Amino acid sequence: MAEDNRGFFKGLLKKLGVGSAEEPVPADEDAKQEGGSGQASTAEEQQVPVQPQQQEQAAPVAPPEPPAPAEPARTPWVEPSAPASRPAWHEPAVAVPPPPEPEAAKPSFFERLKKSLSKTHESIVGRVDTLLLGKKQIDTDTLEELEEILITADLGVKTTVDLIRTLEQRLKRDELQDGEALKKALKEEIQLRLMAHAAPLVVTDKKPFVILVIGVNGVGKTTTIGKLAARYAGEGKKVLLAAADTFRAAAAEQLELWSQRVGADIVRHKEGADPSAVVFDACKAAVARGTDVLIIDTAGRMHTKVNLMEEMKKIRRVLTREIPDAPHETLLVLDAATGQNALSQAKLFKEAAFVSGVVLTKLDGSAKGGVVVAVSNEYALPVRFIGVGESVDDLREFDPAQFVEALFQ
Ligand SMILES: Nc1nc2c(ncn2[C@@H]2O[C@H](COP(=O)(O)OP(=O)(O)OP(=O)(O)O)[C@@H](O)[C@H]2O)c(=O)[nH]1
Repeated sequence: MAEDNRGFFKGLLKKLGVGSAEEPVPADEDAKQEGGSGQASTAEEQQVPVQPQQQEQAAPVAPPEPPAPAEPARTPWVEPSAPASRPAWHEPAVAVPPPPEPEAAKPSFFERLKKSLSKTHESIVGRVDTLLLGKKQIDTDTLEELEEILITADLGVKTTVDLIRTLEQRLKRDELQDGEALKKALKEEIQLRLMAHAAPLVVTDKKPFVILVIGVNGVGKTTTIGKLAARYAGEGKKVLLAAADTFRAAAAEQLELWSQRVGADIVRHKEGADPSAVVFDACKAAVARGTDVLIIDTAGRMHTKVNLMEEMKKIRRVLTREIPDAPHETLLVLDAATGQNALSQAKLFKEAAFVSGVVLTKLDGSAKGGVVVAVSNEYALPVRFIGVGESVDDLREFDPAQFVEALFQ
C-alpha cells in the first residue's frame, strides 16, 4: 500500500475511533507478533465485518488515490468475500420459502388447481376435443386414437388399456352416442379409478405420529415437509423435523428455515453424518418433548434398489426400536413434471420402502399431470397430497372429484 494511503487510513481509523491504523493482519500472523496482546486493535477486531453504520460513515470520505483496478471500491477492513448487496452476516444461501400471498389477492384453491392443470388439460382434454371435432359417431377407431392420446398424456399403459376396454364395453352398450357422451364417460372412468385408492392421511393421536418422507432428490421432499409442518403446527400440534438428508448441508439448512418459519423443532447433525443417528436422536427428542408429529426428511440418492432397501431397513430398524409401530406413514414424494420417471420411481420405492401414501408435487405448469391417475391406479397407492406451487399453502389434500373437475373444465 502506498505510504500516503497508509497515512490516510491511519487518520481515518483514528477519526472513527477504531484503534491502531496498522493494515489488517491475518489472525494466525497476529498470534506470532510480539507484544500484540495489550494493543487496542487486534487483527481479529479489524477483520470483523463492518456494521452497516460504519460503512455509511466511511463511504463519503474518498481516499486520495483511486483503488487498484481489481479491487472493488470498499474500505480496507471489509471482508473480501462480502458482496456489496448482501453483507457476510446475512442468512445462509439456501432457497427461502416464499411468504404466502395476501388472502385477498388469492383466487380460490379450485381456480388455482384449474390453472395449474391447464397444460395437462390441453394434453388430455384439448386433444380429445380435437379428435372429436366434427365426428358424428363414436366407433372403435375413435377409441384407438383416444388410446394413443391417453398414453402420451402420461396416464400409463396399464391404466389406458383398462380405460379403453371399459369404454369399448360402454360403446357396445350404446352408451357413447356422441363426443360429449364419450368425454363424460372418460371423466367418470378416470374419477372412479382415482376414488378406488383415495384415502386422506389421518394423523392419529399416537404420540409421536411418525411420517417418514422418501423420494429421489429434487422432487420437493423438503418443501413438502415444510408445508406439512405448517399445516400440523397450524392445527396446534407440536411438530419436530428430523434432517436425515445428511448428504447436502443445504438440505438441512432449508429444513431449518422451514422449522423457524412454522415454529417447529428440528434435529440435525453435521453434513455427511449417519442418517440413522439423526433418526435415533429425533425419536429420543420427540418422545422426551411430547411431540405430536415427527416428520423425517431422507436423502434420495440410493441409486440401486439394493442400496435403497438397505438404507430404508436401517432407518426403520432404528425407528421401530425407539417407537415400536413407527413409521405410521411412509410418504413417497414424486415430481409430477417428470411423467413416466415418476411412475418408475413409484414402482421402485413401493417395492423397496413400504410406501403407504404419495405426494405429487409440481403439478403447476406441467403437462404431465395424467401421471396422478397412473400412479394411483397402477400401484394401488393413495395420493395423499398434491403440490401446485412453492408457497406454504400450495399443498392440498388430494380430492379425486375436485381434481377431475378441474382437469375437465
Ligand atoms: N412449482 C413448484 N415447485 C415446487 C413444488 N414443490 C417443491 N418445489 C420446488 O422444487 C425445488 C426442489 O424442492 P426441494 O424441497 O428442495 O426438493 P428435495 O426433494 O428436498 O431435494 P433434495 O434436498 O435435493 O433432496 C424447490 O425449488 C422447491 O421450491 C411445487 O409443488 N410446485
